[in-house]
Amino acid sequence: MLLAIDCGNTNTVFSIWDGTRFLATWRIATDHKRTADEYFVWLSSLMAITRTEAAITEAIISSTVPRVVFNLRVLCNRYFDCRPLVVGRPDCALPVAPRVDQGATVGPDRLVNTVGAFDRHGGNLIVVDFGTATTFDVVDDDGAYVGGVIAPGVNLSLEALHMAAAALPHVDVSRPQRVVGTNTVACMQSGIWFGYVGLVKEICSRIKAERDRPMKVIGTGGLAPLFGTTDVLFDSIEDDITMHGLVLIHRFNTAPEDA
Ligand SMILES: Nc1ncnc2c1ncn2[C@@H]1O[C@H](COP(=O)(O)OP(=O)(O)O)[C@@H](O)[C@H]1O
Ligand SMILES: CC(C)(COP(=O)(O)O)[C@@H](O)C(=O)NCCC(=O)O
Ligand SMILES: [K+]
Repeated sequence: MLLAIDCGNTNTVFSIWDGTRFLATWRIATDHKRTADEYFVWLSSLMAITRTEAAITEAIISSTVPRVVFNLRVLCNRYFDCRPLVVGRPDCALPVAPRVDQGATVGPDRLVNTVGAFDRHGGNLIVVDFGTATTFDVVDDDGAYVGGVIAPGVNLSLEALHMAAAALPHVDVSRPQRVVGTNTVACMQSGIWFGYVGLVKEICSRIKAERDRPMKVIGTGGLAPLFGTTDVLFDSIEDDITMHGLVLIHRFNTAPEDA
């Protein structure tokens, strides 16, 4: 069975793929100090609690935080007796090479999203991933990643307001009833919510105009459902695009004739 690991700047997601479906998905805060032994204790207790019977024999890692990769590799070597594929490393091939200035500097999560979304929807896509940062990944008609946009993440923006201004509290993201807030929290929520809705709409419309073709917009990442259900921003919302891409990249590297 395959262990697929998607490490973002905030959270690291582990999924177990049995060849046809995901048996389980678990999330832990990203912390570069976490050791391989700590990961294993956490993983094995979740497996026991949920009675997930999985003999892991293979692994693939995508990490936007280079420092965590060492301990994740040790986890795979020591406890699952396997050498993980690491997206972005030269020995991990992609179905279609990115066409950008420096392919090696693209966040591996963005390359994986491209592969996952192209498999489901074909070409000419914008994948909007609401993570620590909000990223827009542009997928060409042949499935190549051809660039995109990086904007500050929703929670990061809220946190920045709180950190920089003495009178602004910590608030959670939520959709306000009105644009005009009548108290501090409502004003902040309005700025973030409607600011973000505008940001997503404007960036997608400019990408479509620049590329002069119709494009589908796919929303993914922690906050996509929150935004996508109340405001029409996406043609589709899929929270498993990254995991799907990881499974495809693993298959492409181990059984290319099936990929
Ligand atoms: N349903 C939700 N409501 C509010 N915040 C959320 C929700 N889901 C995820 N988040 C937050 O969104 C941010 C991005 O999460 P995540 O997609 O895990 O980021 P990354 O991939 O960069 O680690 C985090 O701050 C996380 O706590
Ligand atoms: C833009 C990102 C920080 C997003 O990471 P995330 O929000 O998933 O933690 C990550 O994809 C990254 O570090 N990218 C490197 C620069 C680039 O993609 O061009
Ligand atoms: K992201």
